Amino acid sequence: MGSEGVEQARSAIIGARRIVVKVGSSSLTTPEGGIDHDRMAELAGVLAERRGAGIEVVLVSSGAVAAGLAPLGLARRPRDLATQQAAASVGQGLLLARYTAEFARHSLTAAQVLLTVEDLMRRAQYRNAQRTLIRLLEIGAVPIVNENDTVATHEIRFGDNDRLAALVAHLLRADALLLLSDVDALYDGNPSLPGSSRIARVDGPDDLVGVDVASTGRRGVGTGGMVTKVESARIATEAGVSTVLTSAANARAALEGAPVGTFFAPAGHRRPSSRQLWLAHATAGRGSVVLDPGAVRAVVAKKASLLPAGVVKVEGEFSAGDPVDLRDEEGNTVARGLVNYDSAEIPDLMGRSTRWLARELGSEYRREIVHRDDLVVL
Ligand SMILES: Nc1ncnc2c1ncn2[C@@H]1O[C@H](COP(=O)(O)OP(=O)(O)O)[C@@H](O)[C@H]1O
Ligand SMILES: N[C@@H](CCC(=O)OP(=O)(O)O)C(=O)O
Repeated sequence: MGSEGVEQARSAIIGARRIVVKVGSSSLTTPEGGIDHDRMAELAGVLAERRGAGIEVVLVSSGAVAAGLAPLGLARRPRDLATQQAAASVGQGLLLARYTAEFARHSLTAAQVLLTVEDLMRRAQYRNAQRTLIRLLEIGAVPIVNENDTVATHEIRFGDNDRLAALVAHLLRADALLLLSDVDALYDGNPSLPGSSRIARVDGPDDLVGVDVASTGRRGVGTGGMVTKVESARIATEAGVSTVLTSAANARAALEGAPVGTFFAPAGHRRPSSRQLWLAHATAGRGSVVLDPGAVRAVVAKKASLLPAGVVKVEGEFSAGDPVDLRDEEGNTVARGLVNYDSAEIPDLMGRSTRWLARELGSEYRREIVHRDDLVVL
């Protein structure tokens, strides 16, 4: 990293007023597979220092499954979801009890926040989670977030906490996201192989071309490996959040702005609205509408609203207000948006001009299929 890059990384982290710190299972567990209490104590100490300096801190902590293994007599992370969930429900209580005690040493109150994908997909629940987290920060508590593993299902589950951390950072409009793992940085290849070198700074997707992120963690306790961390950094930086990826051992140095780990620079453009980020990353289309090539061009290139005239087909069942995918005729999803009509209504409107619809069906049919404020190009 050039000196200018180092400075930017430092100032982004040092100047952060609200920061989300994510710690993965791999750095919270001992080589024997149990929870690493020393590591938790150290982390609570580092975060308490930040809090003492007036910085709002949210911790996203994995480790529930790992903490539940020993009490259940399990030697390693179970493969089946039901046993993972059982281990998580045993472990989450233990994990929080430990954090509560560690933060109490620094006169801080820990607060448990368990979220599911569904909570972030539904706009009302998303807003509630946002309100609660902000209130917790206002009253001086340290929110400790994890996925609500016991109710998450195969189909809708984060699985790893990396993406959850990025969404929490965006939901809170945090200034910085710190991803802590058992590896000190992103490497250009598997870090356990000779010849791989540290990537100090990532300014955009071009810097990741040819980087091998596919190998999984050494000890098999984490889940996402680097793939989900890079994805998390992408979501966060697109939301304007400076991101640092490093090891838990480097947490203090990273928060003090030392040039450790990998710095992911925030995207320079205007911060997307919370609604646009939610549409792009937290939700999935309930169904889809297929667009003719002209409508694809209008939506993608001109960020225009989708009008009935450009729709050729409706797929799936949805209600007005649901998120839907906008596809081209080849089946590619080009955008996602909140639809203004039920799926059953659209076939009668397709291919018609707004003027014709208003004249024949009434002025309420003047509305777009998806308004451009409710639309995000993917
Ligand atoms: N290009 C890479 N750079 C750094 N680490 C990598 C890379 N590819 C794979 N990894 C692996 O990813 C692991 C971290 O992911 P994971 O075990 O899921 O951690 P966590 O539990 O912290 O989320 C590291 O231990 C490392 O071996
Ligand atoms: N919610 C799970 C997190 C699963 C997991 O291993 O995540 P990570 O370590 O972030 O890859 C737990 O607490 O065990």
